Amino acid sequence: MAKRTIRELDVAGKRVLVRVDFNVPLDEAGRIVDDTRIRAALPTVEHLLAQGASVILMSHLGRPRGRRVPALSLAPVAERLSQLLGRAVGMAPDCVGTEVAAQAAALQPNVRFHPQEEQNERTFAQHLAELGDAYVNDAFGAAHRAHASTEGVPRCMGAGASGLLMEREIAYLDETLRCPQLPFTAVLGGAKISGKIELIEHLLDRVDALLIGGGMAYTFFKAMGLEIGDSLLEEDRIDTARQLLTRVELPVDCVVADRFAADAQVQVVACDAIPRGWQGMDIGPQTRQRYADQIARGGTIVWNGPLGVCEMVPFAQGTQQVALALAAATREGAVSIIGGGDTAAAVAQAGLAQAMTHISTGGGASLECMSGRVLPGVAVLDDEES
Ligand SMILES: Nc1ncnc2c1ncn2[C@@H]1O[C@H](COP(=O)(O)OP(=O)(O)O)[C@@H](O)[C@H]1O
Ligand SMILES: O=C(OP(=O)(O)O)[C@H](O)COP(=O)(O)O
Repeated sequence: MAKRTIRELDVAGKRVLVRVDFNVPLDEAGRIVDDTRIRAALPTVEHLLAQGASVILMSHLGRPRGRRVPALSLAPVAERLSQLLGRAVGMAPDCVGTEVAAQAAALQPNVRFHPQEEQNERTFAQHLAELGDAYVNDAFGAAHRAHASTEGVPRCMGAGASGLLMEREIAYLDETLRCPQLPFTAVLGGAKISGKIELIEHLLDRVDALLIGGGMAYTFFKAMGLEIGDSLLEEDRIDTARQLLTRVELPVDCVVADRFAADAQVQVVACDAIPRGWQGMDIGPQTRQRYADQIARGGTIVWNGPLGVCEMVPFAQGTQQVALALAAATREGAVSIIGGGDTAAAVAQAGLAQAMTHISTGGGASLECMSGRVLPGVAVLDDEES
């Protein structure tokens, strides 16, 4: 269901309380390593400011467990946001209370410094709600959390609109997957089946092909009765894998290593010939070609999870080639949708981020959305007027 967006709000002269997901990675010195999520919120903030609104932003950063953790202050984020907006961004003294001034653009401290945030405590939500005349949620990455700033506040206010990032994420991860341009292909990798059962089952009813790679492939091979050496195995998922065997496409060859290390000995073997003592680290060249051919058929391609241990250069080729195939298909008119933090990072590292139709800013949220779940932070927003 499409949601009412900030384009339909009259915000001139109003205080707009915006939940953003500024949960960005920081290095040991507290510097921002990747500002993608800050940049992704700019269209919404700029739109509201241009319409004459006072913008109060709220976000979490990390998991401070309800305590004030100085290392998880949003101060570096306020600084980066200020650089990107080209205007001052104030830092409010607290999330709630009379001192929180509605400035032209102000960022509150980490909402998770208050335990009531994650408890979705009603009074806390009410206090947050009092800060704004209108509520906007642009924090897609946190929309799977029913917390005060994502669910409680719009419930208290009885209204909430989606920001422009939220609109785009819902459009691709929900609406496009409901009515995809055909053929519809899913590429699933990553370490484990366990976190992705719901996604696999939801997609299987809809896709023309579901291509499996990554560590999860080896539990499928085990279910086929194959030797998998020391490859990643989820014993408790063998039965599930067995039930899905005939409905998914599995690698035909793989890159194996004699230990889990970038400088390990490496060989390419057929998937039914993994030697004892070796472990599967990437899809092999034949599989890469097959998967690239399927992707080249166009339509809609959704991708979640690296095809191999892509953090290590010798095992990154499967992931890179799938990324290249997706970029080429997108140039030819296919719709490519990418979800998952590691997958998005791999695409960015390959320099292909601009070549995809949509890369989600959410990890857990994108997985849940693509699995057909209604996210609590989305459900509570107003529906688009028809
Ligand atoms: N064959 C494999 N063996 C072990 N780990 C793997 C293998 N293939 C991929 N992985 C790991 O899967 C992880 C990413 O999986 P996942 O968290 O599901 O991705 P995403 O963050 O995109 O959702 C990476 O750390 C990668 O090293
Ligand atoms: O980074 C986030 O999630 P993600 O790592 O699943 O993308 C969101 O900000 C949610 O954070 P949380 O998982 O601590 O609730």
